[in-house]
Amino acid sequence: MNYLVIKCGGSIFDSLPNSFFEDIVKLSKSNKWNPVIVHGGGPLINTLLEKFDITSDFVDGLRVTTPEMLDLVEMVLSGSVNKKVVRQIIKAQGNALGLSGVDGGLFNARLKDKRLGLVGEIISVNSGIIETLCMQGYIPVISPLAIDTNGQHYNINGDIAAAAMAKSLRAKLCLISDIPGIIVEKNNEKMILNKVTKTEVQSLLDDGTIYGGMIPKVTAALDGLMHQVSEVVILNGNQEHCLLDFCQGKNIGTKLLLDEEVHHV
Ligand SMILES: Nc1ncnc2c1ncn2[C@@H]1O[C@H](COP(=O)(O)OP(=O)(O)O)[C@@H](O)[C@H]1O
Ligand SMILES: CC(=O)N[C@@H](CCC(=O)OP(=O)(O)O)C(=O)O
Repeated sequence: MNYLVIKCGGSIFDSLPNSFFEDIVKLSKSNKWNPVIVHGGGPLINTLLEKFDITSDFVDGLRVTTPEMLDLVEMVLSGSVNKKVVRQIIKAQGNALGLSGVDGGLFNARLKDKRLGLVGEIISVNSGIIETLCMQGYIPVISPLAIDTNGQHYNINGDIAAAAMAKSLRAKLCLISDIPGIIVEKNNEKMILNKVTKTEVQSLLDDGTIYGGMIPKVTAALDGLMHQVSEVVILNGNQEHCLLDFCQGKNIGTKLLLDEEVHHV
């Protein structure tokens, strides 16, 4: 059995076709794959914060999180979004079980950087819980919160949480977003990179081609590849059957590679 960690970005969540969730259920019933979902919810957090007249800043794609914000972040991610994903899977005849990275100490974290407020850095993943759930036929649906041994909770970017889970399960990782992959401009034309290496990513970060929410995506993806994640791809969730295509080895989206892997593909 292979673990497949699927990160569903908040950017795409409301427009995902029903077939997306049906395909996740198909994979879980295939006896070949154990899908594990980690979701985001950035746009919905923004909407709730606006209702409370709270503005938030982002540093390299990470939300600077005050204690008052963290409660709202948790409400959105572990409440609304998590249960919405669980409902979609159940509607597609799957056995979904929602939990937060806080539950069972799933994501153990410490403060990442004081300047980011209550943003966590994951230091360990209690993935035995997830293995048990998968063995019992559940599709785990995880919201990206974390906790430390003092009971302090933290906000975690969804891509970073998904990569940490993929590392712990030695899984493949699909980052599902609202773009068909990494977009670059060549001769005044936009094109999607079919594959991209660590060195190429660094220069795209340096020249600003990769910005905002794409920054944690690529950095988490590369970190995963350096720590037992066998494959990472960025896919557009609106592309019908993107997950099945990926699992069948089709060349879609943007595949991230370590520099030394280039000669093998
Ligand atoms: N080079 C790039 N190619 C594609 N998207 C990029 C790039 N650089 C930045 N982005 C932005 O990253 C966004 C995806 O990140 P994010 O909004 O956090 O999505 P999600 O909620 O799916 O995690 C895209 O919608 C796009 O605006
Ligand atoms: C620390 C941090 O930035 N946390 C994110 C968590 C949600 C998230 O990552 O949502 P997307 O995957 O939709 O971007 C936030 O507060 O927006």
